[in-house]
Amino acid sequence: MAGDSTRGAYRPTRAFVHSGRMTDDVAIRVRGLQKTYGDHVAVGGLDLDVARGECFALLGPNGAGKTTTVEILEGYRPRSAGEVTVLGLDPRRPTRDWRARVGIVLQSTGEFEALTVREVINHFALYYPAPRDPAELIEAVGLAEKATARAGTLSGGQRRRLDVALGVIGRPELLFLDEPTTGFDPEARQEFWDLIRQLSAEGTTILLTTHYLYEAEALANRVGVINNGRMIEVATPATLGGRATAATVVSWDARDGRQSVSTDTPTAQVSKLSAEFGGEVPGLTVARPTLEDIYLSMINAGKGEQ
Ligand SMILES: Nc1ncnc2c1ncn2[C@@H]1O[C@H](COP(=O)(O)OP(=O)(O)OP(=O)(O)O)[C@@H](O)[C@H]1O
Repeated sequence: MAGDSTRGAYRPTRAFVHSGRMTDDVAIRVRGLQKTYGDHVAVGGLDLDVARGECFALLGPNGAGKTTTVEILEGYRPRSAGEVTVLGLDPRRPTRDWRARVGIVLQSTGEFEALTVREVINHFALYYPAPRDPAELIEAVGLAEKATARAGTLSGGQRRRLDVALGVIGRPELLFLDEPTTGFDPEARQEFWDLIRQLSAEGTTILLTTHYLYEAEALANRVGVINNGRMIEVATPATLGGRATAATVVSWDARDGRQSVSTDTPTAQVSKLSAEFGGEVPGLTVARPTLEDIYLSMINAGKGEQ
């Protein structure tokens, strides 16, 4: 992160009226986005469309340009070229009303250490015209037992839950989540996913960046893979990189050791094996490539082209 972004210093401002909302079904539209730092091209002509109500995950290796892109969309980083529209407005010229409609979960706020969880949430609620109920929100993010604990005493995962609560307290139409579950234990992650699914079901548009492929699969309607500042592919998690039609690997324990075949007709293969073994096939597994397998092959193919 860091760089010329100023979003860490962001404070929501008071008194917004939800007037003049766009009614079109596009939440984010990006064409030919470019961002250069001196000679370095961080984002090199990126296109992106996110529909209203969609949960979209941006994937890509370290340094691919995800945070740069997201911060441009949030209005916290200037772009070098390209067209960007977010909730009907160019984020280069954000208005108060627009800011109130956009929720941001920062990688970590690290402020308000001396205030309790309840005090921080109550305080932030004052900035919005129709905030969520603070007590309900504390419950929803799993911080009920920590409501009276000072923010500075929270664990990493608990701190993240507080960050998420602050990002959604104003009932944003569009929520940016930058690596939201880093540091969460598995149970906290599941609870967080439930919260995100609930926000999604309520119609909140979500743009998520994550390095956890299973998180993208669990939450996103579509994923976009960025590499070297370019969008390589946008697809559903099930179809990315030809995943839906990729060969399936059937493996089993033969008399002379473990055997595997890669096949487009796994059912026929299993029937054949079943006939050969006269019923149960020992040690049978049937595996399609995971989203991570597909993602890694896309990124590695990109390395070969450089
Ligand atoms: N302020 C800056 N000055 C110079 N180069 C920068 C600056 N900010 C980012 N970069 C470079 O731009 C590229 C994209 O960085 P960015 O933070 O957008 O990547 P990312 O995909 O979010 O990576 P990560 O997964 O590690 O968070 C990197 O090569 C990074 O070093």
